[in-house]
Amino acid sequence: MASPLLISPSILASDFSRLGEEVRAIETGGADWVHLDIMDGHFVPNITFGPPVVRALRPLTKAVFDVHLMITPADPFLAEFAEAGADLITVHAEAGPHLHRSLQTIRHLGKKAGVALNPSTPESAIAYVLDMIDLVLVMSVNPGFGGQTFIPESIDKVARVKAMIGDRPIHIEVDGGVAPDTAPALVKAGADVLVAGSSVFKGGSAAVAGNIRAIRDAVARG
Ligand SMILES: O=C(CO)[C@H](O)[C@H](O)COP(=O)(O)O
Repeated sequence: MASPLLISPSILASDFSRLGEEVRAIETGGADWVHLDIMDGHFVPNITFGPPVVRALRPLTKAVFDVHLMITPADPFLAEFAEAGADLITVHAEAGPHLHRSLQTIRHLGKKAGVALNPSTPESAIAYVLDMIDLVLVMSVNPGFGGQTFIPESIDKVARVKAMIGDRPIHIEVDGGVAPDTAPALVKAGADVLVAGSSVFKGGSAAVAGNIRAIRDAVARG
């Protein structure tokens, strides 16, 4: 799918004591989506926040809420995240137990559905759900923490996912270590949504707009 580059800053790297202001800074800084990392201390070795925080942030921006569930099981919480204001809900292929059912549920809730793939998960995991998803999230770090080192093999994985999805209107999103030095190769390989935490929030709210521009400029330069 040829589509404009979308930037989805991860608030995981923001100042949680000023979360509302950080979300506003994302929007005024030129981001397209807001990436909300939900971690349960079970599927991943970290805990973040749940539907109440999504609900509290929802009135602050019209930007797409890109909710990345790193939780298992996800199904008992899908309706609550939808009601809290998620526009797009991504579940992990590894989270189980029934990926197809989770995606059906998200679509029935009237939301866009995404599937995330851990670095060790082959792209074949999405072969039988391609017609029920709006987004594939290629993890370019092991999920759980911001600020990790980008896994370069993710670039070829993006290209393989791109070949798999063909003409289907499915976004390819990449998450983990995305910065001006890694973004161009990802976009060349087929990514059209970049999640970036540390590289967007380094320097605080005042630097967000410039940091987003630096990613876009790097991609434009190739
Ligand atoms: O999903 C995530 C971690 O599981 C984060 O979104 C991701 O790591 C972004 O952080 P950074 O850009 O700092 O790597």
